[in-house]
Amino acid sequence: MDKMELKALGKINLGLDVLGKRPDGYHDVRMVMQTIYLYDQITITKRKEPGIGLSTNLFYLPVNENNLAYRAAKLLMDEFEIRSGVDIFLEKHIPVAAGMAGGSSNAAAVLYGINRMFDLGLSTEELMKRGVSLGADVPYCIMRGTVLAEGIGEILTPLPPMPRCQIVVAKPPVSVSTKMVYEKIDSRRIVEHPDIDGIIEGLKEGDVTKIASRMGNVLEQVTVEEYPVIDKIKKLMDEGGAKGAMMSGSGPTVFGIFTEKSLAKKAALKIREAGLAKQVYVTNVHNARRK
Ligand SMILES: C[C@@](CO)(OP(=O)(O)O)[C@H](O)COP(=O)(O)OP(=O)(O)OC[C@H]1O[C@@H](n2ccc(N)nc2=O)[C@H](O)[C@@H]1O
Ligand SMILES: Nc1ncnc2c1ncn2[C@@H]1O[C@H](COP(=O)(O)OP(=O)(O)O)[C@@H](O)[C@H]1O
Repeated sequence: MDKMELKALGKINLGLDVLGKRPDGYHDVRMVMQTIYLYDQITITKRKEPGIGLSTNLFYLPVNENNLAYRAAKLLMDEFEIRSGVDIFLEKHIPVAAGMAGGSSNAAAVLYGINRMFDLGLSTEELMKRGVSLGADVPYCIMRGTVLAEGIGEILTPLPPMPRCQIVVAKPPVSVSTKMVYEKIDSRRIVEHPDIDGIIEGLKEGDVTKIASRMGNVLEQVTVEEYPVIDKIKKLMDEGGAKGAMMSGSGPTVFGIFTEKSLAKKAALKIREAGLAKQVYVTNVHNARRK
């Protein structure tokens, strides 16, 4: 195989709880992750000359070792002493620095792709073990679907799939640093922990309304203080008939869960018309796991 086309799918967090801080600065979390059908298109092409050539449609993204896709390729090519090289093209659609794991998902796709392309014979588990050195969310992005993520996000337990529904994703034009959000949460006492077990119950019962009503994200208060636009978008989603609306990850992306496509489309239009976000998408959940 000399050329591969891969879809790197984004995620939302249906629930995100922070349990405490570790000595290394990372946080123990308890999160319900969900893959959505909003993706970056990745093309990997083999070439004779050694090295990694990276390019992307977004001029402001790094194309060197600071790019997670580059680091993912380098990790496997160094370990397996691959003498030839690869060209990687990232066609980005997942909003950047948004709480949707765009970079982690790119890294996951590249690990998966290089393993196949060069017949390295690594299992999904073995790829996930390597992935965590690139980012806490990378193992999950390799696995995909509905998952309980614990530890720093790398201890994964598959959950029953999220029932079919429409997801409206809105990324306001501000960028958030994940590191900063986690640092700020340290100085707060978390008064209300989200009902992660309630979300899991809802998934077991296949009840979208229950899942949506139990959603919660402890990082939301930190990011909202800085960017009140997040609350404004949530409000428009609620008024537009969302079963629930919440910030994803460290933000600032807000997603809303809808059971009717017409309502989802209307809410998306309202958010755009109100000038709260330009990057607004109506999409579905994606439940298939990588094998
Ligand atoms: C908040 C979440 C929720 O899914 O997603 P995003 O908002 O990034 O999408 C994740 O926990 C983000 O995971 P990821 O973005 O892969 O994290 P990393 O690159 O490993 O770490 C970025 C920074 O976040 C902090 N970090 C990350 C994960 C964790 N469990 N505890 C932390 O304290 C660390 O300070 C680290 O320097
Ligand atoms: N492949 C990549 N796609 C997007 N951002 C990347 C990538 N590689 C490195 N980055 C850097 O990582 C930062 C966070 O990106 P991203 O993964 O989109 O965040 P988040 O996980 O919060 O959605 C960006 O500011 C960007 O400079």
